Amino acid sequence: MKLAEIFAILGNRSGGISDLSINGIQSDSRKVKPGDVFVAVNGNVVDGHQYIAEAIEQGAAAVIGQQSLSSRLAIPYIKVDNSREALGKLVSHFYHYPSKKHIMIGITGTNGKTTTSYLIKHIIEKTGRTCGLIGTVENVINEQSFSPSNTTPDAVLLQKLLHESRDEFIILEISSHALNQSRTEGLELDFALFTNLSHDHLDYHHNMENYFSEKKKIFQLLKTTGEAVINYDNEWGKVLSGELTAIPFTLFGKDTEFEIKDVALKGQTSFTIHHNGEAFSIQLPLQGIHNVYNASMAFVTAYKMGIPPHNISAAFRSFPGVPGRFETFYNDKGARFVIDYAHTKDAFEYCLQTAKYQHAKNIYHIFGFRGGRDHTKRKEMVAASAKYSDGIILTLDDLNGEAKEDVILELKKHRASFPKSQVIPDRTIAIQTLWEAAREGDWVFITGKGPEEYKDDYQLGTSGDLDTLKFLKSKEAGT
Ligand SMILES: CC(=O)N[C@H]1[C@@H](OP(=O)(O)OP(=O)(O)OC[C@H]2O[C@@H](n3ccc(=O)[nH]c3=O)[C@H](O)[C@@H]2O)O[C@H](CO)[C@@H](O)[C@@H]1O[C@H](C)C(=O)N[C@@H](C)C(=O)N[C@H](CCC(=O)O)C(=O)O
Ligand SMILES: Nc1ncnc2c1ncn2[C@@H]1O[C@H](COP(=O)(O)OP(=O)(O)OP(=O)(O)O)[C@@H](O)[C@H]1O
Repeated sequence: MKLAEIFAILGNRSGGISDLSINGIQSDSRKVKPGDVFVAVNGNVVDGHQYIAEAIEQGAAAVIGQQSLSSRLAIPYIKVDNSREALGKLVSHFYHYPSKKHIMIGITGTNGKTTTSYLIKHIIEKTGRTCGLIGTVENVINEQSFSPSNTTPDAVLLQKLLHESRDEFIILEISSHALNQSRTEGLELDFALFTNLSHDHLDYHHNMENYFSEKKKIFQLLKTTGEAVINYDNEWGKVLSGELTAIPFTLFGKDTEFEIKDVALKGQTSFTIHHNGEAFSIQLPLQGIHNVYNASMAFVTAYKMGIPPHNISAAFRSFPGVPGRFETFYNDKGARFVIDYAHTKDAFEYCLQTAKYQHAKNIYHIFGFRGGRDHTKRKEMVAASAKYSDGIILTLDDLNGEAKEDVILELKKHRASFPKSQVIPDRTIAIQTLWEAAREGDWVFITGKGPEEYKDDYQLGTSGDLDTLKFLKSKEAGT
């Protein structure tokens, strides 16, 4: 790529050495290689403009930023209004707009993105076609899986993955942070899915209206032929359906063209979707009403793609589940241990209710609070758990910079509001305690992480293992 193309894309007429060749685009000075353009971004932690000198030392051919510099650089400097937007535009151009070559499904919402993504991927693959996945648990490109560092990667990695992918479809989880930080700039979607919105991430967005506004940006990414699918049973989904005027969308839920009926949650989950006078019956190897919504979203999206309903229903039956989402283990007395990624009030309610529907004898719940994140949701998480649980053990979660002693103190304060609770900071000991105590008919929920490892080793200190899933697998196997 020539520098002239960058000038053109950014609408900049600086001219000069515009026939200079560009090898790549980076927003992290540490990754700059000779001939790259370095895009300086005003970050949440540091200001990327501080690293311009380092980028030049590494061989940057040009720099893009949004600040006026006090001294002239030895290489071209292009000033833009918004570096993050410029970054996405340039990288997607650099990789020849890779989202155009795939059928792109973007999914946003507070909960259910990962589960719905796996469901859609499974349905598509059952038709014999290929589907990449970019999300919280893993990125899967050309059937190769690797660990992500964010739910939605930054623009540089995102466009690179899309470029490298030979998958016909790509399903991409899109977080509100990504939309706010223009990580999705330059991306084009065929389907934009909205699962739900509930209290989360207010440390970042401050209030629900801002959070909703960011989520809505997903619809600006739709191709001209693109369409949206919205969960109308969620209050924010209803608001959304009243606001979207310029794009085609399909609703599912009560009083819509895809109605969910006959929901049975005891034993095998089943329900029917009524559409155009037909009823499609679905058996789902997943538990909980939340998964009825996730499966309905997957059904409607697959239907809109033209996949025949009987193929969709058949695909559900062979769905293997999602790592760390309602994953179940049993102790030697027959008590059920469920590992789940729930970390919001809503998710707690959906999970714990499921045990009630299944006539759990006792429901026990082990959880903590993710440090450095939304504190305002903590009280309602405890209240939601207390509503359904016969016993709660509050433990530490990732500290993310919070002082361990402060968190323990806070856990003890919450403990006081629910007499049947205790604080055991070490998560291994908490799990171990219930592994020994729980009897047949009891359900024990361990929430906060799925296969994602805990960051601080004291949480699973006695096992030295940061992965709750592995820990439970070894307990179940008796090793
Ligand atoms: C608060 C937040 O969202 N931060 C994200 C953001 O970082 P940032 O742009 O603010 O970066 P920064 O660290 O301030 O640095 C600014 C710039 O300086 C550059 N830099 C920095 C150091 C250096 O030596 N040289 C250099 O050039 C950086 O590369 C960056 O371009 O952009 C980065 C790249 O996209 C993200 O990795 C990073 O995610 C952090 C790690 C994070 O924890 N984010 C969470 C809150 C998040 O995004 N979560 C959502 C999922 C939420 C959910 O639904 O559950 C997600 O999508 O992952
Ligand atoms: N449709 C839903 N509505 C409410 N809660 C849900 C829904 N689907 C899943 N959950 C709960 O939320 C947890 C996270 O689900 P999932 O990983 O599918 O969502 P996510 O949107 O990808 O989450 P995150 O953004 O935090 O990565 C699940 O483990 C479950 O407890």
